[in-house]
Amino acid sequence: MGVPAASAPREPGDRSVNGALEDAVRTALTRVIDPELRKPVTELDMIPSVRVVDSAAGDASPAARAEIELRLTIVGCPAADRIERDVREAAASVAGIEEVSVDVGVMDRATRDALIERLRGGRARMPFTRESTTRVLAVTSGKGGVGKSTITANLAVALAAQGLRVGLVDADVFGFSIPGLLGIEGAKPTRVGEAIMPPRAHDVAVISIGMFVEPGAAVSWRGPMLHRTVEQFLTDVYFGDLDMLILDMPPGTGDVAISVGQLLPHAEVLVVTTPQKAAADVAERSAVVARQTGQTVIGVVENMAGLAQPDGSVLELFGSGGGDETAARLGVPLLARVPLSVGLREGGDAGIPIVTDENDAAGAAIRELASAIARRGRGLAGKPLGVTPR
Ligand SMILES: Nc1ncnc2c1ncn2[C@@H]1O[C@H](COP(=O)(O)OP(=O)(O)OP(=O)(O)O)[C@@H](O)[C@H]1O
Repeated sequence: MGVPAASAPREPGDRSVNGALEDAVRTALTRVIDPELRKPVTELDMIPSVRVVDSAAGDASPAARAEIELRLTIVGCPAADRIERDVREAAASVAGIEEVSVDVGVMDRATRDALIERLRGGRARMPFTRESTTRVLAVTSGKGGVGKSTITANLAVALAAQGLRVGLVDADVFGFSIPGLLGIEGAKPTRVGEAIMPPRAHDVAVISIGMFVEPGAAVSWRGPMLHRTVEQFLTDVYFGDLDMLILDMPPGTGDVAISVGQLLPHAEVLVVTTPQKAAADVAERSAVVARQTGQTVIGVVENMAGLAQPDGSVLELFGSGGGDETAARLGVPLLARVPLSVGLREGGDAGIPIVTDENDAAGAAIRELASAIARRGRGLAGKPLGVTPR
């Protein structure tokens, strides 16, 4: 459809020109993406009306003003300013539109509920089923402090940097550290009706128990409560369409590991361990629990491996061989050896994942790990084989 040039003479009240401009504005608005729902505002029932009117009636060549109704999903939507600005800019970019006015309001409850229902696609409540196309990767370790959360956060960012749509669940309920590692400590999810919108960091959608408890508070829940929380993270958090959902598991073989095993028996599991051979025992145990629930252990990451010294020697602070030992016991490949790195630790403390730094050896190792995992594809993990037993 042709759009009149800005300079074309217009008759006051010329509906055909204004109608064409309205269509052009609507088309321009399809480029405005809601940062939380990750879809165009035009597909989210957020633009109930677009009108183009003559702003100066009676003038020989009146200016065209776009009057746009914008309905946000909730009161106090954190992305409100950004969405309004993007709507204004998109409308103003249409040739022939000289003024833009945006009437900002909030959609009514029925519209919002219908929207959430539609976004969920009428799917079963739990979207990450065996049949979904999202790969689920649980990162586990035998004991605490081996760098599991650091590896998980960096891995998620590396996969997102490779173009994958990534969600990250911090299921390490007692030692949640993912928000800090990704620089979003204090970020709160937004509630839209019954759905919870996860904050985003470094292009990863993140949910953590740390976002629901008061700063400094400890989580001292027992099994059923933990199970409900993990279940709620998987059902009520709106991640949108994901290529990969990554879970930072608590270390060891506790209640959460069992819950995740029950809820996501088709998940792939990555085991993080250190170079200490003595740690192979506990690392192996965490994988055994995963296997008991049907999950597939895809490999081992050895973290805190040798640190290259300026003189060319390698400082093996935690010994060597632990990764190979664990991988051999589990009969899976050692997918990465991530060296000790001051940058990795500093990046974690500062909330800036080192994985985006081209010069850090640990970052490079995690980028390669991400590529290996992405290349692996979903494989047959959890997919129905379509074989009918005779
Ligand atoms: N390769 C590494 N080089 C240097 N420091 C590291 C490395 N990996 C992790 N660290 C540091 O080790 C500490 C423990 O890491 P992290 O919190 O990721 O461990 P974790 O296994 O997730 O622990 P937990 O499960 O108990 O929460 C952090 O201070 C982190 O910065």
